[in-house]
Amino acid sequence: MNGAKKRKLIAGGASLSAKRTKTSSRPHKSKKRAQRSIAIDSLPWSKAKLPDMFNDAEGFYGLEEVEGVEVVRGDGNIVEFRTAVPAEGDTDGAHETNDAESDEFEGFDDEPSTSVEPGAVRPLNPPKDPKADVENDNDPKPTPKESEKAPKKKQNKKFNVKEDSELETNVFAALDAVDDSQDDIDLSEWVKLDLSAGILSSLARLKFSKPTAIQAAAIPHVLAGHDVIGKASTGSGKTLAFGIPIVEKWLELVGEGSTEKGAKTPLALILSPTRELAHQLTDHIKNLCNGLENSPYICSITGGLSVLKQQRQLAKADIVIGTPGRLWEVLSSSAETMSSFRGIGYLVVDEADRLLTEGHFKEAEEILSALDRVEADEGEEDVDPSPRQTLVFSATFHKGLQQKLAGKGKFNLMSEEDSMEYLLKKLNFREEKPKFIDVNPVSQMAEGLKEGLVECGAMEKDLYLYALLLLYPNVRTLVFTNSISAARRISPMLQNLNLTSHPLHSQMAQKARLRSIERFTSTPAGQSSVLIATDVAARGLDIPNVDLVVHYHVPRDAAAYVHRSGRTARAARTGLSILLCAPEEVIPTRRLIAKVHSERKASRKNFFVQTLDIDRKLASRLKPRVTLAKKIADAGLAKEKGGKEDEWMRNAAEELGVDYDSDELEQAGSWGGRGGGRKKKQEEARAITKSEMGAMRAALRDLLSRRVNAGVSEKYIANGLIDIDELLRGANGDFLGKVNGLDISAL
Ligand SMILES: Nc1ncnc2c1ncn2[C@@H]1O[C@H](COP(=O)(O)OP(=O)(O)OP(=O)(O)O)[C@@H](O)[C@H]1O
Repeated sequence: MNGAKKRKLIAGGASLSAKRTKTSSRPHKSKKRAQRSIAIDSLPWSKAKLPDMFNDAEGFYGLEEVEGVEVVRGDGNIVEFRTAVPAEGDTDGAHETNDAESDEFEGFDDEPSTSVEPGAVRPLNPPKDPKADVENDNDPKPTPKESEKAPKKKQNKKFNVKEDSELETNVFAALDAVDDSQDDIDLSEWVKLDLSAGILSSLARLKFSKPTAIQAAAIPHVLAGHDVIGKASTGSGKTLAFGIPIVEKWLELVGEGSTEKGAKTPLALILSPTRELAHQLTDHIKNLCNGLENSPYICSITGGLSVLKQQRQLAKADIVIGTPGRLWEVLSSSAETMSSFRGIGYLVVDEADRLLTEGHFKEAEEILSALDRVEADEGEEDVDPSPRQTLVFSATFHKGLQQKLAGKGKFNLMSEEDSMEYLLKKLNFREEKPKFIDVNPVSQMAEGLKEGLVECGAMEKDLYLYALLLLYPNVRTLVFTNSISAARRISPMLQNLNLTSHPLHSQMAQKARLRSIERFTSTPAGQSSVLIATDVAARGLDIPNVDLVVHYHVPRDAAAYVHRSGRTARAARTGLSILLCAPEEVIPTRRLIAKVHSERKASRKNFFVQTLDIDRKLASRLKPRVTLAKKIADAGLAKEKGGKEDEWMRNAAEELGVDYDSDELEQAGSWGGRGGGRKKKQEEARAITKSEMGAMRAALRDLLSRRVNAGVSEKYIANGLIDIDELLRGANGDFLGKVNGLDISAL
């Protein structure tokens, strides 16, 4: 290396800066003739000029640089400085160094040194003004601990991976897999947040060069000990807005010796409304911790996996992430575990509006009550057992909730029975006014999202879904249904049409759910992949490169629309969200979407979702294949389910705590037959014989192998895997319908 070797705000890795030390000037053995090993104090150091932003940063005073020096790790990982340049006071050439003494050398560090001392102690309690942290930067810095001074071994810890089941850990971990090549990344925006070197290093490894708006706004308040309510649009990085400060706190406590890894009382409890989100949060935070020299034990406690194993994990967990149902089951089974949870430092409620309202109310309430239960000795006054910080995050909050959370509204004691108010009270914020942070007050929708609506008959949704998937080929599409049975049925139907498709709903075994996501995401870029999901996938799921979201059933409310649509256009990307609407659904749906956009600027007040006009002639030509594919799928399912359908539907609805499977929806969208009767259709489907099924399959194969004349071009649709781009080019782009402004190629 011949250029200046300045200490930079780079992290993580391997190579980094030559740091001047006062203690080590022992000679190293020379290995090259042209370049000699040279003791660090003998190098021709000169004072480095600092960028303005570091002018008042203590850690950088006295920074020096040197040129013409190569820094290498020799045999036995010993660090040597090699140079051909004559050293200061060097009369007889290079100093000889002694390998045995080289461990005194302090100049090589995997951690970046930051201008803002990361070790500035932040007490767990009580809260303090974040500004105070800035002022404290002028305080004398504590001397680094010996362990921090020592040269760090490069670690590539696969944190906890072996302790969870294969799928549980691998699905989302794979999504977050990072490129470990350590390019220099300017972390100055992160440094302003007063983060430790280890966390900065992790962020560099993840290639997150700067905090998102919610991270920049929330992290200082959380670090300062405040209760925080954070609202930011979907895909805007809310997980790390609470994940980073929690891990920081853990590192700080461990560094101080105030706690140890796997201490009896976990530091944080994070509640998630769905299993998938819980696993994703777990992997996201684990990923942040990967590569830290010392990292917390993080575990997810969700239904569908072994309770016994989870109990064992809980006993040593530092950060617990779970769904309320299973968490309550595991917590309430042991008085000791329950009691240890009363001392948690953080309670995080992710996707708060869903978690506090739908389905999870009972268990969430039990958990919150149990966390706050006071076990006073006889004759003693109850004391407040809750010094914990409460962090509440979501992309959507009901208006009333928002006001209450922000402290603007009044709690109406008369309506305490109301679940939301009651739970808010239960959250037991430790501050009268938690910090309310809304980084997108004008829009809940991601910036890069385009929205559209396809009007079609209630009985034609399968057909128009297929047409849409042909229109937008070679992308990842997430299709939302309101019913489990529709998700179960549509997925095989699309497979029958030669489209790669996977179901996801709460009635599937947990491993099958994770496998569906894994298969959906492992499809190589540029190939079609479709996930047909109920709203279990609507919240929080961070699946990369979902380009298209289709609402097969219109969402039940504005929040569902925001969260479903938020599965695309994440982390500053673009994406499309398209609703399939029966004629009678168009007006209410337009109203619902207008409501979502109503908080936009006055000029955008009358937001009108654009209609995609899909060519009816083409749709009618696709109809025979869709009808057959649907019949085959229905027959297969009817046989498989037998008489158990009602039972599993009831169980599923109970688990979700919502009435997703209303007859109305069933009639409108899946088993078909307004008034025709779902049961009758099922019986018919069940009655189809094996040979009839074989004949239908053969007929469908035949149809798929035939070209469908689009009527406007020499080009034809041949099967489910046609190149629609090619087709559109041949037909001047409009025979499938007008897609003004919603062209996937514009994404
Ligand atoms: N500072 C950052 N820079 C770049 N990418 C980031 C940053 N922080 C998080 N991300 C990435 O952004 C994506 C979305 O993050 P996350 O899942 O936390 O969003 P969210 O706001 O919780 O979304 P939702 O409301 O849908 O739950 C993730 O893939 C995450 O890895």
